[in-house]
Amino acid sequence: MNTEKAYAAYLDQQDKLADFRHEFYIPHDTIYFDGNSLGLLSKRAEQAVHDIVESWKTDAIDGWTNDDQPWYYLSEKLGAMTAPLIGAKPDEVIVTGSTTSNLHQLTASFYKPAGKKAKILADTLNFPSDIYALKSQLKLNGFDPAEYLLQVESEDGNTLETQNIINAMTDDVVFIVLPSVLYRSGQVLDMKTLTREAHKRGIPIGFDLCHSIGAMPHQLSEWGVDFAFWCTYKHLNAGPGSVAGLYVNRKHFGQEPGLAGWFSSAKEKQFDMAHVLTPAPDAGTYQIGTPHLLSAAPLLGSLEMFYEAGIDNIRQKSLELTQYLIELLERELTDYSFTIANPRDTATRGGHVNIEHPDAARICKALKADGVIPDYRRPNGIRLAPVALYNTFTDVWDTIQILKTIMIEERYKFFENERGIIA
Ligand SMILES: Cc1ncc(COP(=O)(O)O)c(C=O)c1O
Ligand SMILES: Nc1ccccc1C(=O)C[C@H](N)C(=O)O
Repeated sequence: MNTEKAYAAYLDQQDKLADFRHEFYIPHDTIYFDGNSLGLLSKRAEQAVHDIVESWKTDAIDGWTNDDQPWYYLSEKLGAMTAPLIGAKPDEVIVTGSTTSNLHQLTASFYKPAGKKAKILADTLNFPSDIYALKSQLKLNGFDPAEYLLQVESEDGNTLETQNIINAMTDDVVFIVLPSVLYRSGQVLDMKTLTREAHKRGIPIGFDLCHSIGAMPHQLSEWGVDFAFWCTYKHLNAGPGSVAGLYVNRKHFGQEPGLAGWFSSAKEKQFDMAHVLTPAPDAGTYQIGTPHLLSAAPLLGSLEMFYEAGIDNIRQKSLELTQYLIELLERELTDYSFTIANPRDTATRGGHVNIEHPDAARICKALKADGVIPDYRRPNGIRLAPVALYNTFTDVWDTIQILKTIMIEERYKFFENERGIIA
């Protein structure tokens, strides 16, 4: 491979998505590789926040029904704008809640224990919040999580084998929740096969798309996935605590949500103020209360960019960036005990690279001190997410050189090898 800096510049010149970078605020003098934790602010997202504040200022209560962007329908509109990113129909998606509250809602709606046939299948590598939510749902139903939550083990500590997950779909399992992409290793699970196998056994299955939405395409409706949920503050760049999303396959329409509230209502019935709920006929029924409009608004700006860029183009550039990062790392840093812990092949490699090193925590601190923003994940992972909409091939090249200098000069030894409060 060509390891010259000029080659990185050449790749940037060829990049069809290069112009989008200019729409983002890049924290100055840094190479931002943490978009898989918090995506950057774009000018369009910022404008969308200004617009809704303006609408509150000038329209007040009439903002709910004003002509250009009625708040009353914003969650549905944003859901429809999100749908192409996950291969769903517009009415199968709603922007609402948080990742974890949406998982609670979907579990309350689709986990249907029948006597002792009541187990939930998850995995040992998922993000803790999902596991906490599943355990609390089991407890609410009177089941001991120690017995009723099955968690598929990883053979190598980083990835999951499709066949092991399928083998765990036993007779007593009635509900399955898995991540689309593992938050640490970035492995993409085979959602299509897992859904087919779950359905052969009559088990509903859903995915946490936090680390895949906005980084790669999905075909949820075509695969028949029952439900999914995600955050919007990572690859979707909608800001810290921005409103999350969920998907429910049309075949489940017409049911009441497990956790109801007045925003679960059919829109035209909601203000009848009846004490009997008329559920919305679509994914909108999984909403509970008044939408958090100020934290949903940024999506209006940021989703537009995904539409313009095209999710297939985003995935292609993302794969090129991660491939370039892996190859440079292997060429330039062979002597420094790094292991690449994410899958290599393009079918199972997500949007970030995870490199392991015994000094990972302090190498991350040294990278930050030198203007590269990664994050550290226990026990020994350095996550680097080169994001298609705002990172460049030159960012990747520079990062490898900075990392090489840190290792040669042992600059990481100035820091404690312990995580900070967040990363
Ligand atoms: C896979 C996954 N699920 C859930 C969460 C968190 O959920 P919430 O957005 O509710 O904080 C994260 C990250 O914060 C995550 O990476
Ligand atoms: N929500 C957050 C709030 C504060 C700090 C980080 C997060 C993250 O999202 C972490 C991310 N889910 C991760 O994959 O590590």
